[in-house]
Amino acid sequence: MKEAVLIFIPFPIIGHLVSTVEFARRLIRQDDRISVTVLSLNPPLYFSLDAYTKSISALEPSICFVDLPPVDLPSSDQPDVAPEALAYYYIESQIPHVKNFISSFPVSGPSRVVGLVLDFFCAPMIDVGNELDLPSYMFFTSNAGFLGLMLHLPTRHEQNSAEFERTDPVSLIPGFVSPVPVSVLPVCLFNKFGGYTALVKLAQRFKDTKGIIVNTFEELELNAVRYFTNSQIHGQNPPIYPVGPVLDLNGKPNPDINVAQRDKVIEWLNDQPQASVVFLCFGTFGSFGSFEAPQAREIAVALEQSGYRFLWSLRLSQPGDKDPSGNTHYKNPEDVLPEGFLERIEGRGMVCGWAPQVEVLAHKAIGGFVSHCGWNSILESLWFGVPIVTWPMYAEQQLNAFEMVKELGLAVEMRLDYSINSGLVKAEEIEKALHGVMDGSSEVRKKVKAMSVMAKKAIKDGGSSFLSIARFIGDMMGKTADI
Ligand SMILES: O=c1ccn([C@@H]2O[C@H](COP(=O)(O)OP(=O)(O)O[C@H]3O[C@H](CO)[C@@H](O)[C@H](O)[C@H]3O)[C@@H](O)[C@H]2O)c(=O)[nH]1
Repeated sequence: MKEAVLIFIPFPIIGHLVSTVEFARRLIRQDDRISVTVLSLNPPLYFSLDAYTKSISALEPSICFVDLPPVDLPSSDQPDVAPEALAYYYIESQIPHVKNFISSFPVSGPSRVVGLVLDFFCAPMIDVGNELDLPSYMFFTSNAGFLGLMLHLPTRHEQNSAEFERTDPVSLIPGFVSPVPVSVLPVCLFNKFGGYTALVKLAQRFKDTKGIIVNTFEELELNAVRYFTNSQIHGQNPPIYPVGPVLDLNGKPNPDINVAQRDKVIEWLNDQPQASVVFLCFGTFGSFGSFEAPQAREIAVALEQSGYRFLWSLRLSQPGDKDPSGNTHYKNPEDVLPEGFLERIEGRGMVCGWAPQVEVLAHKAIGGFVSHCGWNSILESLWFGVPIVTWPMYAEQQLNAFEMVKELGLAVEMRLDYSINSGLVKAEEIEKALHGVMDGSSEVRKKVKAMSVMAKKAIKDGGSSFLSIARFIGDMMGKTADI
């Protein structure tokens, strides 16, 4: 019988759910005393999570998914309210349901709950753990650099409780070697309508956890990881466990994907020469990852002028094709693309909706990736040794882009602060970055290839992330006296 039950509470968007569940799978594989129950929060927006969780349940009987009752997302009369603030209220509204559910589990006996593993957006649920005398751990779906910012926020807030201003000087963020320009901080930190407050309130809870598990690996973010290890020794933060890259390399994050469309993409790639195709894809978060028509046109012009082969995920709506947030953006490519574009690029380029990103990045035809710099996308590209051009759009993506380009030299810069600068990115600027990433002999490409090898080593038996999971298990089991 499994002895230790961990209750995982992921934040219900695909970019958070997949790595959280994958971490649970890895944990179980590494220690068969552990089983996992995942509480699925059910905001009405993200219907495709259900299909994903069903596919995992079938694969992994040691993970049990439990649906909490669906609750509407909070609404606000304030038009500029930050999505982070809405997320915060939503999570708070779920606390009573979570408490009811967890209270029904045995806390003694041969198979009992030994702790909670919370997404960072679910930090308010630490209170549930405290009330039930259960330790809370955090699974941080982003990187150690962003974690540094989060851990720094409460200190900065004590000195200055106002939102950040665009005119503020550079920030010294723990874990970063370079000073961080204010323009690459998450947009919500400038938001006067709840965004800043929500992030600070979340960050203030991080130190109440018994440990923070981070989807990164030591070899990638060496400075940040060393910084946290040292500051943990001085009691400044809980233990940090870099356990990544935690990726779903086999599954399909969107099981609703139209299979015929997937086949079309892969068959087209099969016909392209090695490392000749640039892939453009901007994440899962509905309308946040889409462009207005004028920007889409600049991209089209750049792709056409560059002469490169390309695969462009433009969120087109095809029969049977669903975006995970339920949004479809352009009904028809002709609505936004320059006249005659699709005919002119035929054979050389492909425009698709949802792309099977992992399979695409794994394909030998791919030579570069223009990405919104969501952390899963960055890890996937590093895994497959594909260099990135940074086009960050929302959330912490500007900071990710800054870290990749300036701190680590692992990406080519297009923009580091697109959403702040929000002027059009002109075709010439895009074309220049495409040349930068497709250059087969660039320093960035060499470094990315080397990092790909290190990523694979990190998760193997005896690798840094494998050992970090073992350390987490040891610390966690040690805290459950009679197991
Ligand atoms: O057409 C698509 C688009 C995306 N994906 C997959 O969806 C995931 C996207 O994840 P990510 O790159 O992290 O982007 P988001 O979904 O935007 O992720 C959210 O969560 C991340 C982890 O916390 C943050 O870094 C981001 O800023 C936040 O927007 C990846 O696994 C992709 O392979 C596809 O398979 N096909």
